[in-house]
Amino acid sequence: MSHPIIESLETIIVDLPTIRPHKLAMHTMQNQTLVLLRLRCSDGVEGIGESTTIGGLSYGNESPESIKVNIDAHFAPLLIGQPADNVNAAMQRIERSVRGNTFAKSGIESALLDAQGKRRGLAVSELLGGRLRDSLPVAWTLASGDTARDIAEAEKMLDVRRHRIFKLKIGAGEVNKDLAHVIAIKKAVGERASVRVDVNQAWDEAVALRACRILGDNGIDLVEQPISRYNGVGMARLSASSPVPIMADEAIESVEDAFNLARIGAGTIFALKIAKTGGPRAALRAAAIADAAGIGLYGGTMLEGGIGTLASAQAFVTLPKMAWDTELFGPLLLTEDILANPPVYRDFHLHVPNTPGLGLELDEDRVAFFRRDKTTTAYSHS
Ligand SMILES: O=C(O)C[C@H]1C=CC(=O)O1
Ligand SMILES: [Mn+2]
Repeated sequence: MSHPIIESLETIIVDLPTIRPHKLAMHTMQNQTLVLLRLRCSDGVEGIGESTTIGGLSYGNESPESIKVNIDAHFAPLLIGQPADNVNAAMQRIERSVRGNTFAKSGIESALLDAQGKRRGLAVSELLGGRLRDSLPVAWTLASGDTARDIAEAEKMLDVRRHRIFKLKIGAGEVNKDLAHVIAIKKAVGERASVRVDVNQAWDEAVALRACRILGDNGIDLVEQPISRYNGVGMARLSASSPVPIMADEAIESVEDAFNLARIGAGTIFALKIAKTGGPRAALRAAAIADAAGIGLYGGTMLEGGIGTLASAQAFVTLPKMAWDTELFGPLLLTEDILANPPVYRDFHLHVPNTPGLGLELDEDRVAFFRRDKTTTAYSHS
C-alpha cells in the first residue's frame, strides 16, 4: 500500500476579537491571535492545527510571528514529501531536528492527527486509544479587572449553566487588594462554585506563603503558579506548607519538566497544556508522569480558538481521571471564530465531537476576513 504524502504546510496568522479585555499578571489581552496550520496531503485530506500563545512573547518563548517563521522555514521542509499517515514518524523526524518550539510542534501534531483521523474515519480521541467520556467540565476565568463586573459575570455563567468553576487572575495588583477581590467573589458565589486563583508567577515565596494561608481560610480551592516558573524548590516548599493545593502551570514547559517537578514535589496539581509539552500526545505523556506521582490533573489552555481547544479536549477525554477538570473555554472568549461548527458548550461541559479528526470544519470566508494579510473585506455572519 502506498502512503499518502505531505504536500504542503501553510501557516496563517489570524487576529480575532475578544468579548472584553482579559487581564493577566503579565499582559492584558485586547484580542487573541492564532496561528492556523493547514497540512495538505496527496490523498486530498487536509489536516488543520492551531498554535496559539498569549500576549506575544509575554507568556511563553514563542510568539505567533516566530511560530509562523519557524514552521515555514524549519518545520515545513522537514515534513514535505514525508508519509502523511504516520504521526509517530513525522513527529520523530521533527524531534530530531528541532529543539523546544513546543507551541509550533503542538499545532503540527494536531494537524497530523486531524488528517489521520479524517483519513481513517476516526475521531482523534479514538486514534489516541479511545475516549472514556464525551464531555469535560469547563472553568471560566474572571479577569475583567473589576470585582463587581467579575461577580456579575460569574452570576450570569451560573444562571445559564455554563460554568461553576471560576479561575481568578491575580498578581498584577497589590497583594492585599487582590486578596480582597478574591474573597469578595468567593463570598458572592458561595458554595455554588469552586473558586481558584492564577497568580501567573507574580509573587515571591514569602508573599505566597502568607497569601495561601489567607486564601485557604476563605474557601479558595487552588492556587496556580504563585511564584516564578524557575523556582521549583520554592514551589515544593509552598506545596508542603500551603493549606490550598498548589498547581504548576508555566513551570511545565516540556514532558521532562513534568518529571522533574513531580520528582521534587513542586505542586500537587499539574496543568496539562498541549502547547507547553508539544502536542496532544506529549500532554498525555506528562499526564502519565503526574498520575504515577499521585499528582492531580487539570486540563489547561493557552486560550486557543476552537481548533486548539478541541485538539486538547480530544486528548483529555482519553484520561481516566482529571480531578480538577478543565479550563477549555478559549472559544468563548472570542466574539468570532473561524469555524463552520464551533465547539458546543452546554450544562457546564464542553461536548467533544466524535466525528472524524478533531471534528471541525473551517469557515473559509472567516479565515479570509480575519487573517492578518486579509484576502477579503467582508464575510457572512451566520
Ligand atoms: O493559565 C494561564 O496561565 C493562561 C490562561 C488560561 C486561562 C486564562 O484565563 O489564561
Ligand atoms: Mn495559568
